[in-house]
Amino acid sequence: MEHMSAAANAPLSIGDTVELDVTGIAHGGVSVARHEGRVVFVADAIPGERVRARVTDAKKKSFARAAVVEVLDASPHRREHVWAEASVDRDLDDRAGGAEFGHIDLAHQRALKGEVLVDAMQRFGGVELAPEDDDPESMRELLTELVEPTEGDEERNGLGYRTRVRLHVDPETGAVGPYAARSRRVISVASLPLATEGINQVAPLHEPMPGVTTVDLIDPAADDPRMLLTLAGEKERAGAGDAVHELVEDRGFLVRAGGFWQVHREAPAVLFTAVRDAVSDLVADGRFDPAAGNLDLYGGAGLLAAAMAEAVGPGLKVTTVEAEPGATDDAAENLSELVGALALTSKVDRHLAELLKSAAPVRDRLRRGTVVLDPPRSGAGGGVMGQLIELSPANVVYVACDPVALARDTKTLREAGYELTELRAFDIFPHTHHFESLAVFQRA
Ligand SMILES: C[S@@+](CC[C@H](N)C(=O)[O-])C[C@H]1O[C@@H](n2cnc3c(N)ncnc32)[C@H](O)[C@@H]1O
Repeated sequence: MEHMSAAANAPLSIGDTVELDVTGIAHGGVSVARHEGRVVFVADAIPGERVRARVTDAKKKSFARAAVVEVLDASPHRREHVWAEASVDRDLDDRAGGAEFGHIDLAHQRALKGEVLVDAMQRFGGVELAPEDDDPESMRELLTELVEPTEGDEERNGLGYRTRVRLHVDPETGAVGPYAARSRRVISVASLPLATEGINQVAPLHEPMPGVTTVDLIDPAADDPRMLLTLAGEKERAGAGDAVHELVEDRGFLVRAGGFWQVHREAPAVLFTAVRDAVSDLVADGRFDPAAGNLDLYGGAGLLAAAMAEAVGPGLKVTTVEAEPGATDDAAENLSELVGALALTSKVDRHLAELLKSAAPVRDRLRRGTVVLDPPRSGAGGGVMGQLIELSPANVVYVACDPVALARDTKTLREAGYELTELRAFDIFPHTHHFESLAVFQRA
């Protein structure tokens, strides 16, 4: 059904179509426009474009949400969407989710992610990354270099990288596919262009799966691709506890099939190398004490503790802390050659609370230590950051998948006397708005 355009000055309602000048990028993969003073977050647009968009959410007074239905004046960075089923050519309710930057050229995707990081750091972290001279050319240079591309992605146009994909099953028809971009409706798709070839080979995109709720597809580096099914009424995924083998360069890692592992085939190596290099710099500056109370918080299967060990050597003492017992077992196995490594199952806040009760010599060892932390998307949060500050380690190496959460925690650390000494960002999620950051903080 076609809807009337919104009348001048009338509040926006769901279904209205409006013409918008898109001016900037926001966190979360949407662009920003204004309609009669009200902010409108627009999906499937690119800053600089003029678009016709349909309002999808108008509950809030301060802003509305919309999605592009027609591009009136296209950005030079606009490309045909890498996934036909997510394109603006489709009705907006029928667009597949999970590739919200797939209509933008790769280099510009990175520039937009850089802008989101610079903005988050300025607004929430109190850190000015933009060049002081206000020169648009220097700003452009900063933005194109801030978020580093991943090896091999340029050649493949950022496709074929996902080694983990979750699909859903339509409870009525049994059809298998991703959720739509803006709802939990299952969309039928012909292929999964962001996923590896192995995943595309096993994905049951054309076979109905009645009685199943989710289909997790994984393609480990050193094992065959496989499928984990969750049956209706059950929580456990069949096969989730099976061990699979991953490779990071030539180092093997054992991971539960259903456990956490970075999704881009190169991401474990990118983050391993970045943390190893950051720790190597601390070692070179005489700021790293191998025998101190070093921690790898939210440690998963021990990837980043192994990176610390590669920088420091076999004398490293480190404790990985992880909530999932299966992942802790994997970490214990993956770190078994490191005599000074201990893998613990605990929530991070509970473990830090225990550490804060320790006797003075233990507290002193922790103060001399380095904390690597890699929290889930929600960030470490105020509670854990408060505990960390009380623990007061010499260095904090923060790996973050959410720039705003990182920026907020940066503010907390800086106010407690830590200096931000390094910030890098990595495009390990091409064609989506996600990216990973690494920030190093040193106690003054
Ligand atoms: C982003 S992953 C990082 C894993 C690991 N560092 C890696 O690079 O593979 C976050 C990990 O934190 C764990 N986790 C989430 N919340 C937690 C909490 N409150 N305490 C401890 N671990 C938690 C998850 O199970 C997951 O393994």
